[in-house]
Amino acid sequence: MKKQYPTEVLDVRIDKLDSKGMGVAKYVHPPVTGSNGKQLKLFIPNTVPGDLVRVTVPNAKGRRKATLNFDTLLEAGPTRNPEVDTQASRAGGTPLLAMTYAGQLAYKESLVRGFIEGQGFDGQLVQPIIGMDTPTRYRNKMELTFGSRGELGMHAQGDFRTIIDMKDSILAPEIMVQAKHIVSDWQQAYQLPGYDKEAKTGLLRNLMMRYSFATKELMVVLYATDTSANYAEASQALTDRLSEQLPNLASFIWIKNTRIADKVDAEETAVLYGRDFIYDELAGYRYRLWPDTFFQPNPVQAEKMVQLAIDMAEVKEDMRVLDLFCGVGTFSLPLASRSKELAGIEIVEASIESAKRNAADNGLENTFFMASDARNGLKVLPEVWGQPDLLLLDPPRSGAGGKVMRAIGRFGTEKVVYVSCNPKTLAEDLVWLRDFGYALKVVQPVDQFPYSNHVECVVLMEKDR
Ligand SMILES: C[S@@+](CC[C@H](N)C(=O)[O-])C[C@H]1O[C@@H](n2cnc3c(N)ncnc32)[C@H](O)[C@@H]1O
Repeated sequence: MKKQYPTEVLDVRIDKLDSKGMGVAKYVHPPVTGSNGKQLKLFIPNTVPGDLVRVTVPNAKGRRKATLNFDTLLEAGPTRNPEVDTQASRAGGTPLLAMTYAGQLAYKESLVRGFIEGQGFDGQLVQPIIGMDTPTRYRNKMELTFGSRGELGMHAQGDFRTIIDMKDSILAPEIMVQAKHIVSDWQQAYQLPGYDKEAKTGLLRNLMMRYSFATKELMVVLYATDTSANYAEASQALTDRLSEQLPNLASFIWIKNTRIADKVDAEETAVLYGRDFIYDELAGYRYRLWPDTFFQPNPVQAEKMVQLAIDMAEVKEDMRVLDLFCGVGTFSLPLASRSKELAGIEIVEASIESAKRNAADNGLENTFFMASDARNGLKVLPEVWGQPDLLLLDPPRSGAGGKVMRAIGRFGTEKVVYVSCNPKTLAEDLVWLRDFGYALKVVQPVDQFPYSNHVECVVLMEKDR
């Protein structure tokens, strides 16, 4: 067995936040004769640069790295938010909760600049980040997990076994907090067990809530290991409680999911109240959202991103536009209404069906949507639709990758607008376009997710003449 060293209580200063929003501190043990002091790198949630914190580190000399919560805050760093109780902040989804909003914006902007410069681009092209005027209760969708001890909330940061019961959340609109408490009270009244991932027993798995700030419609979806029909009395009681106490309820759905994977999935769906979708609006267009529809989670910032993309694209009425990774058409519809024709490519068939319906609902007749992997879609597009004059892409966090970026480079449209939710993969992808003679013109960071470590960017690349 490996030698275990004693537990030590250390006072350490946070140097910086890593890209996950964790505070990073270094501790060097006092050197012993004949060798240098051992270095220990500590990752400490809910801290900000400059904080001096006391931590208890088991086996301190026997490890190079450790992720742990701090015991005491001894001195606050300059961007620490004085209004935040650090104990309460140990909830998932908000790794930057301990930081002032101005500090968060500066941190995110510097993350983007670091990745852009890291690939040899000019960091001065990174514009001041666009934040929110009111950076709270902005999410239009929340997904909570039931724990095995009656908790209902999000995972603690860096600890996927612990679920912190959500009393309130700075991210959730009040109506969602209300819905959460109705569900928790009901769970307690009917003594229904939360799902235990290790034992694979229990009934209730996830609670998804979706709210449209524009239409005020609320959707509540309960994921359980059995059907509502087998819990007729309890499910009727929850339907009554939700519909009586939440006049904005437009949809309540009970979905059976017995899959082992910790993933929100649907096997059998019962609509217990209202419709199976809600209406939402973004940038003046109407959308139908089903439980599994991906939709931009912060509509205030998403509208700004759509406008930025439109402005950068300088789309004209005679242009043919390609929206790659188009989802349900958040960027496609505004671009289609300003251009001659628009093609959208997206891998999820249900999203393409939604995109078609959304285009029709909004009276757009110049769209062509194709369910396909981006790479194959780009291959067949010239045959089935033709050549675009303008290209926008909005890939998932993993980025588009070299093969797709090279295919985009070969299309050779004068402009490429890249909407990104991960500055690291964004910077890597842009290198491919540079090799095709594109120059980076502007990188506009947008804070879509205050209190999280995520940052979005809208970027313009233009062909060098
Ligand atoms: C960040 S979302 C953007 C969606 C859309 N632009 C929007 O704003 O709603 C990325 C989209 O890429 C899709 N996607 C993921 N991998 C893909 C692939 N290999 N080919 C095509 N689409 C893919 C996802 O289903 C998702 O809808």
